[in-house]
Amino acid sequence: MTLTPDYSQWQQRDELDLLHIDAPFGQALIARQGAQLLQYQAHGQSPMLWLSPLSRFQRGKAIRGGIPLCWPWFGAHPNDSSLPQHGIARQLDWTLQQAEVTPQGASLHWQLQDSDASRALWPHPFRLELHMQLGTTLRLTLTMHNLDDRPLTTSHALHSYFPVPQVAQATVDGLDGCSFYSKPDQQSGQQQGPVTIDSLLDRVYLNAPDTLTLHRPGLPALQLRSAGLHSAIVWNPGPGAEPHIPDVGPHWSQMLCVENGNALDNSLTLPIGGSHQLRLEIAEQSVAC
Ligand SMILES: O=P(O)(O)OC[C@H]1O[C@@H](O)[C@H](O)[C@@H](O)[C@@H]1O
Repeated sequence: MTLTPDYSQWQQRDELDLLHIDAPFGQALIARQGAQLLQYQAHGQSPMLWLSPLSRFQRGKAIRGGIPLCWPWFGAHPNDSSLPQHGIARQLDWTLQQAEVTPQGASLHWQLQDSDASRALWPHPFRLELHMQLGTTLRLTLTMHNLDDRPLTTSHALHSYFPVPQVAQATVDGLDGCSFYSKPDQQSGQQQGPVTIDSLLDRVYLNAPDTLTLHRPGLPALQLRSAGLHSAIVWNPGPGAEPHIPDVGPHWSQMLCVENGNALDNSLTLPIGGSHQLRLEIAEQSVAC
């Protein structure tokens, strides 16, 4: 494993281990818990991800920002509400298997395998491999393996938080015509034109295209290109976040989640011994993916 001390170092923040990368190509902050990329800024670009200034760094508790990985279920567990929202992968420690950080970029291979901690919540053998490539663009590749002796049905998402100067002025392009399920009013609908956000918005779009664009006046647009991910989730908690989501609080208008996943009817079933690979690449629009 090549972790050049010149460019990277582990730090402790409250209860969690964070890997801080500071190299000529850019800066990043990654939590071992969840293999969660928390911050990323390529040289000469603006910060790509939003990390809440009110986020807590507690063992077993989700960190509010960056790109948490929701797996093996997205949202509430389908039939046991005592299980953690968005699955178990974001609250467990991953292993950094291999890492290379050079002046031009970083390549980090993380792995999560079932353990006593995972089986206490979800009694199934599995392996997840997450490859992070940091450079001018950001690329995440996740491979999930079903090691169980029965098929595994999973919903999941790369739950990206993006900074926006004013969420009311942000728009998401690419979902025109897609059908969606709106969680707050439990209604289905069909998107007309770009997605705009004027209050609480929490929608799962089905059969979403591979390319989405987040426009945010005052900051460069971001292009999200994905493979193997067929749902898009757009979430902003609106002003009601203040009492209910204390680690977002008054900052709700400065962030927007545009998540790529496989949820609801896009959930997928891995056969015994089966695998699925998915990829997400995020770039400022002036930079080719
Ligand atoms: O607070 P959490 O568990 O990180 O979830 C945040 C949000 O995540 C979104 O993906 C969901 O669609 C929302 O319903 C949810 O509120």
